[in-house]
Amino acid sequence: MKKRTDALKVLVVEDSKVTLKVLCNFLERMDIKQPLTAETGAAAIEIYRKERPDIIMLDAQLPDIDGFEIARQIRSSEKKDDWTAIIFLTSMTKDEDLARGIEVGGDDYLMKPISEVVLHAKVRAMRRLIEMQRSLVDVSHQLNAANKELQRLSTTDGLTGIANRRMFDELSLREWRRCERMKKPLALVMLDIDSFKLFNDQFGHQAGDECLRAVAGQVARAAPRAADLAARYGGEEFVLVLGETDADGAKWVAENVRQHVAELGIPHATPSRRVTISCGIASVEPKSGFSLDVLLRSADRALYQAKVEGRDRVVVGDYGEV
Ligand SMILES: Nc1nc2c(ncn2[C@@H]2O[C@H](COP(=O)(O)OP(=O)(O)OP(=O)(O)O)[C@@H](O)[C@H]2O)c(=O)[nH]1
Repeated sequence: MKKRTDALKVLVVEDSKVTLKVLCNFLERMDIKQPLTAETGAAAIEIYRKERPDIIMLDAQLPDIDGFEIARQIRSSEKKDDWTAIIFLTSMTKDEDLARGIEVGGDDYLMKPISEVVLHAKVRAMRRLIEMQRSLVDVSHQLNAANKELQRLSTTDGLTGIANRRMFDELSLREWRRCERMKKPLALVMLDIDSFKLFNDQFGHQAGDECLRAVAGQVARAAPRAADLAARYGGEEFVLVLGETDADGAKWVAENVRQHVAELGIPHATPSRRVTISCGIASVEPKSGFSLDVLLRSADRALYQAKVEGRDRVVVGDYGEV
């Protein structure tokens, strides 16, 4: 994209040296310093590529390539958000010729012999259009950036910075379908901080938030592959989506997270004297008649089992209706 600048860069393409000189004088009198000039179509295209002028005043009839073809080439080489105003210089009087200039990409035309007053008026009009176009491009860039940020905020958990439930809902379904196509198993690991209510009661909500962040960091570390996902499922509960992973693989991952969380050594009034997690696992090869919802409930049931069995452990459950 071109930089915003008050000084317009103008290229004048005209094979008559006299007309070229007159036009440059007209432009300099309206404070357009040293306009770029070209006397042939080939030179015009080369200067356009190098200098990307704001306005091109283009003679419709040149000795090598005609002005209409140059305009066509310029329009087809313009990148997104890029626009050069093209004003044809013409002595053609037929309406069809004038219309053709606009059709191939011209924005306006000046009739020869060129009047200084009309040229100044048209350049001023083009300046207004150029400024409008640039501010539209600016606004569209700002909108794009704001949209990206909104997208990030709507899919990220504000406290821990990892994916939120919404992202989990979307990506787990996508991964379920991908594994179905690949005929590979998909594993879910539900993870829950043990006796977290007690932790909050003892150390306060702020310390509870810190603890959630630290545990989230360990959960996120366990999902390094592009298809893996670590998300905060809600409250003090997290979930790992592990594509192309069977129950044994998921158990290995969950045991690792459990160990890493324990190694954080966050003090807690539990039998182990530190913060621990419980994990429930379920894995299945997605196929017709099976559902992600049932897989999720199976992992949740295994998590419940881990709590019942005494917490700080990993339980692998069977896929099936609860
Ligand atoms: N600090 C903090 N606490 C939260 C947040 N979300 C949920 N909690 C707390 O997490 C606790 C969850 O408690 P319970 O569901 O009773 O479970 P628990 O005490 O962890 O017991 P078990 O899961 O059976 O080991 C509640 O006290 C919630 O207030 C949060 O964002 N920040």
